[in-house]
Amino acid sequence: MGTALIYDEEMTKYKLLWVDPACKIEVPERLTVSHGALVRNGLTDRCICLPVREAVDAEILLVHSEEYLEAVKQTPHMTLEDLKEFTLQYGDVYFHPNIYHCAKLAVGSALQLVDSVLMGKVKNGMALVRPPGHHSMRSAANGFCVFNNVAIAAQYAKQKYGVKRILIVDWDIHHGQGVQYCFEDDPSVLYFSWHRYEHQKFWPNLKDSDYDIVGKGEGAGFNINVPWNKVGMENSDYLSVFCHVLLPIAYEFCPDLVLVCAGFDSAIGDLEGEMCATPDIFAHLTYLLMNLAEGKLCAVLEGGYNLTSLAQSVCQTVQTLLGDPLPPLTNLTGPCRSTLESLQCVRAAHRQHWSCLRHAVDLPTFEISTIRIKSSGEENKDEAEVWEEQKSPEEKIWPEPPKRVSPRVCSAVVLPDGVVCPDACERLSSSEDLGPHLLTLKKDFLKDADDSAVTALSRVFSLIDKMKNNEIRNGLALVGDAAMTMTCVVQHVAAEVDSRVFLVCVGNGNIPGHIIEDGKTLVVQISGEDTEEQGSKYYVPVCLKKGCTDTSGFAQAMFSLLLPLGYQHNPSLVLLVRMPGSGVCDIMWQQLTALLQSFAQGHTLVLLQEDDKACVGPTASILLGNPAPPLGQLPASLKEDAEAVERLRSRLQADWNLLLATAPENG
Ligand SMILES: NCCCNCCCCCC(=O)CS
Ligand SMILES: [Zn+2]
Repeated sequence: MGTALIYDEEMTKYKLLWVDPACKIEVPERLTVSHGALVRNGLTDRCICLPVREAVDAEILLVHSEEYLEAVKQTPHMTLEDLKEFTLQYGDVYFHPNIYHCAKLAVGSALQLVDSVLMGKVKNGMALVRPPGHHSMRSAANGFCVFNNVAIAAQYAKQKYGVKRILIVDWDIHHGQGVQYCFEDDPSVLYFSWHRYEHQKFWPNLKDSDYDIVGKGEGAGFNINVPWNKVGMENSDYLSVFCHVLLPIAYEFCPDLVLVCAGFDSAIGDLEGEMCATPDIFAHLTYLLMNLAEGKLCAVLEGGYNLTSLAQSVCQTVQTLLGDPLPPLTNLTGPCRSTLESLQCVRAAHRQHWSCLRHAVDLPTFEISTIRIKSSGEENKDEAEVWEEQKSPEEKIWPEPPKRVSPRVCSAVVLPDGVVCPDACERLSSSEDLGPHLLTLKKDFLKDADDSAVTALSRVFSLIDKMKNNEIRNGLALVGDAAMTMTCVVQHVAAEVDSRVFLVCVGNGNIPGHIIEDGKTLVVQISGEDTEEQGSKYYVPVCLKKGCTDTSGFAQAMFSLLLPLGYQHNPSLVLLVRMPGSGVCDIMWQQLTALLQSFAQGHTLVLLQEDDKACVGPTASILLGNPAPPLGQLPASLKEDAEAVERLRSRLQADWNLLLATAPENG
């Protein structure tokens, strides 16, 4: 199934007709440059372009009042003076004779997207619309918004398809108060928004946007506000909030549909947001949401006013929806103090509502500052760098996002004879030239192994070479001895200069100490064995009391440990090993396999033990880019497991500060 793209140039045919400094940034070019960039990058050709349609009254009335709709209906016939007069009753928004028509198209686009995803015609999609929607309220236009496109889409999905739980993620830099008000007492819609707040000093200056506004009545806990109290937030800050707040709660909520208020004024260069996150962060934010709701994700454009970063961010988002490999995120320096403060406050406010936060250790909140938490070995910024940071936003410069090339072959497999090769995978042919490997293998790795083991290992090494040359994206091998193969692979890869391995070992089995000495290999082992005291900076043993069968504990370790560590290690290869008898359930395994594709541009090598051959199909499905099935609504994890994970995080966070989720007590 493909990716839908909805766009129509009719939505560019309205603009500001008078002088209003607050509104002049909302221009038609926002849509033309976004769509133009998609065309230029060959992305529109790869999407399923769906036609727009006008929303009908009944759909708009799912969220808005009749009097408001009737009032907006009058605007096409108004004179310029009437339009100005009409506009005065609302805030930071303007009207135009054609804006009602465009607002109906914007809603209709969102509904077309929901229809095509929920009817299974497409996997996911994006709607490029204006006017945006997330600020508009039941009876008021606001913040360039006329009708609340995404709020209407959520009500529509519930009413027409009986969708039980909907997650709305609003990564726009402004608080979508219109969405919040619409669902604040509705436990079937979980609304998450981060937004520039600066202690209520930033527009729309609402107390309702603060972290302690969690929803009302039945909806308590289903509204998450993450305030940014400083500008200049970077990729690390955004990732921290996803890892330590959004993803754990979203997985516990287990939505049937994900809607994104995809505003890009949260990207670097935008004068409204004044943030420093780069366009490629949206590739990752999109991907991290794609393993919820079995990939049913509808992204609808909201804000975004720097035409360069807007176009780049839209392309990054659509490329991920299409399944292209993710770009590496470099120099993640960890969250700043202000972010940690917000993280801590949000987690504390939601602790009573979400079991994933129940055992979280939260310290009292502290005064806010943006002193960046010293990551280990961070040299003091020199004069030039400090000056760079103090430049005003419009002079910000950032590198063009890297090209994201999909290899010709997605998944290659090494399987013993007699094991069927999964559809769409490519079997490494036995005639593969194994010569050069064999000799080194025999000498270095396998003194007394039999020929079949040597052949298998040489084929595994071929998989790695093909990933290095980007001939294949990922690989899967069914081997006689997973542990031995794992050790050989790590040694083989570590021998290369700029290689870094992220080894994720699921199940019991001892990891030979020498493979973690060089600092190039980071090992996370999730098992039921209590090996906590052997931990070090590069060896992270996660012990789950009930072993890997415990979905909640496993999931918590995935988000609050594995993801931050993986991002900060920034590996060139991910090695995922399923030890025999691990007990991990297939869906958890699939979710883990999917999540690990965030790293190393998807270069994941999965090792399975021969008697786990039933795993080959489910694993291959994920490696081929299919979404992982839902884990179901997650119960609370065991107290001792949660505490063990917290102990690990506090031991490791000095070295890996993406693990931080609370502001340290000292200054
Ligand atoms: N009244 C003082 C100036 C405040 N500027 C308001 C700008 C509204 C932004 C709305 C937006 O970007 C939607 S995503
Ligand atoms: Zn915005």
